[in-house]
Amino acid sequence: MMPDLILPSPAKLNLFLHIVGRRPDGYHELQTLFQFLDYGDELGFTLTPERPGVRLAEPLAGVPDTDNLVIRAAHALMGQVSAPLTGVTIHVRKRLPMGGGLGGGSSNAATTLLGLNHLWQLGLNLDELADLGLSLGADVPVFVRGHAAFGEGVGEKLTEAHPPEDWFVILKPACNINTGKIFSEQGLTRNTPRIKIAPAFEGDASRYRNDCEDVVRKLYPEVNQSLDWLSQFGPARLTGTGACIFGRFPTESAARIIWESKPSGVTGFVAKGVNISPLHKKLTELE
Ligand SMILES: C[C@](O)(CO)[C@H](O)COP(=O)(O)OP(=O)(O)OC[C@H]1O[C@@H](n2ccc(N)nc2=O)[C@H](O)[C@@H]1O
Ligand SMILES: Nc1ncnc2c1ncn2[C@@H]1O[C@H](COP(=O)(O)OP(=O)(O)OP(=O)(O)O)[C@@H](O)[C@H]1O
Repeated sequence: MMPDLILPSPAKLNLFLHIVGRRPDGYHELQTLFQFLDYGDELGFTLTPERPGVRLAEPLAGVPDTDNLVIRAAHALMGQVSAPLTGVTIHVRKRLPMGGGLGGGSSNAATTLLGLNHLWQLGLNLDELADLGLSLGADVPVFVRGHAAFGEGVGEKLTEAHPPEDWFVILKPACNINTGKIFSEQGLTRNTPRIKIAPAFEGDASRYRNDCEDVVRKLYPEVNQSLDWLSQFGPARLTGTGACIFGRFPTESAARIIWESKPSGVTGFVAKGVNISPLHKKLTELE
């Protein structure tokens, strides 16, 4: 059966990621530049008037349904309204590697918040949805707002940014990295000086870096090798706490040539960086 609504759930890149301090609760204060990719997961929403509640069409391998950010986002939204809501089955077409630093789970949560707000005609605004999203994860608000942004705090204080919409080769080295483990590493740089941004920040990411990269290179030889390989062709960097890395190219054909020559055993994809989220483009078309 055709879903009532199909929405993209794009990936993000951290074009740079600085750790500028640590909060009393142990969370790290960041300065980061988020940009979306025109590549990601897809969520299908099917209304089930005969069956109340929200459920997944099929479970995500290794993630109990109650922990799935799609279900957690739906429940967070349902907690905002007292009126009875039509039941929904949500189908997640997963393309993004989990725990890869591409924000797949956070993006799924944001797509669920915006998708159900639309389907149920709840009328919550982006500020309200971003606040709800922050309770699910630090990366959710940028996906809810849908514009490339300079992020501060844990990534929730957002200022719109306009980095160049380059092409990227994204590689997923064959290892999984736990975000919590990287943030608890002793050798992590935690005192990068804060940068000040001008109002129309474009984000010349090449001037900045990912502070997790040195630690991740030391702990994960697969990431180290992939970064060394990709750096031969242009600037290459880690996104989030990894494991994915990206190389930036001015054209699609330049990116594809490098992609075709990647070492065996490394997976990934080619995608364009976009400053307006594909989710928001689709929702605007529906209005
Ligand atoms: C690294 C980024 O992907 C950059 O966009 C995000 O900041 C990650 O944010 P997130 O997905 O909310 O991170 P989680 O997977 O919930 O974090 C796992 C653990 O990493 C540590 N953590 C995470 C984010 C942060 N700013 N400081 C931290 O110290 C915390 O111990 C946390 O319990
Ligand atoms: N719908 C979902 N999609 C992916 N992961 C999910 C989902 N729901 C819960 N999770 C859990 O969240 C964890 C992190 O997944 P995610 O894909 O967001 O990581 P990430 O790309 O490293 O994100 P970030 O850059 O925010 O750290 C997964 O390992 C998984 O256990």
